[in-house]
Amino acid sequence: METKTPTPELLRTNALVCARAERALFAPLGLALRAGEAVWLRGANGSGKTTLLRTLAGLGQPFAGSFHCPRPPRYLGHANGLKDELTVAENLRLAAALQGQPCGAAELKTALQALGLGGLARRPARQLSQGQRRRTALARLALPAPAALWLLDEPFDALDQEGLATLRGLLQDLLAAGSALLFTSHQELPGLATRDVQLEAAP
Ligand SMILES: Nc1ncnc2c1ncn2[C@@H]1O[C@H](COP(=O)(O)OP(=O)(O)OP(=O)(O)O)[C@@H](O)[C@H]1O
Repeated sequence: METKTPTPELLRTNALVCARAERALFAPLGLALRAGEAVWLRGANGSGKTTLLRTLAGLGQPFAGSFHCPRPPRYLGHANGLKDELTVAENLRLAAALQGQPCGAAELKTALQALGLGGLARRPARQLSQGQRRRTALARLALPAPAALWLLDEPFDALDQEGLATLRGLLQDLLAAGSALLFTSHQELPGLATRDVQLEAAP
């Protein structure tokens, strides 16, 4: 009889609570995410979605409870995290190096082209429009890297219809290759199958 290998779990939270200024932001959260899954993290404004993603990325400590990621997650924050003095290509090389996955010229070209940035490779980030900055940040999704949990804060912001279609393709490729996504968004991305998880107010 054929035995199916279980899909690896990339995140498990156990009664996890995050806080700001010693105030619990949401009720204890139990969440498990497996490879190939996309979870849309929902909650009212100020409910702690960004704080949760940052905590899972290692940029803050849980207030209560715990979580486990068997592989280091990757975080793409709302603020893009670009270095203004570096060019688009340099920003991507830096991101790849920080992910422990230096990329060669061919991989860099692929990532740039995937986001329509081929003509902007040598432009300093400070000279980019908001949409171009977002696409440069999102090009990290197209860099070579092992499958992992991606933590994405408002990834669909500042993108036109073409950008959204490109991003949908990239995300679908990542899921097919065994990554998982936990993202916040104010809008749905049609064509991306997601499971919703709601942050409930702290008791
Ligand atoms: N640096 C900070 N210091 C203190 N409090 C903060 C800080 N950043 C955010 N907060 C507060 O923490 C709470 C949660 O903020 P967070 O950004 O995590 O929520 P969110 O669900 O992502 O909100 P939104 O949907 O509006 O982006 C809010 O009440 C916010 O005012």
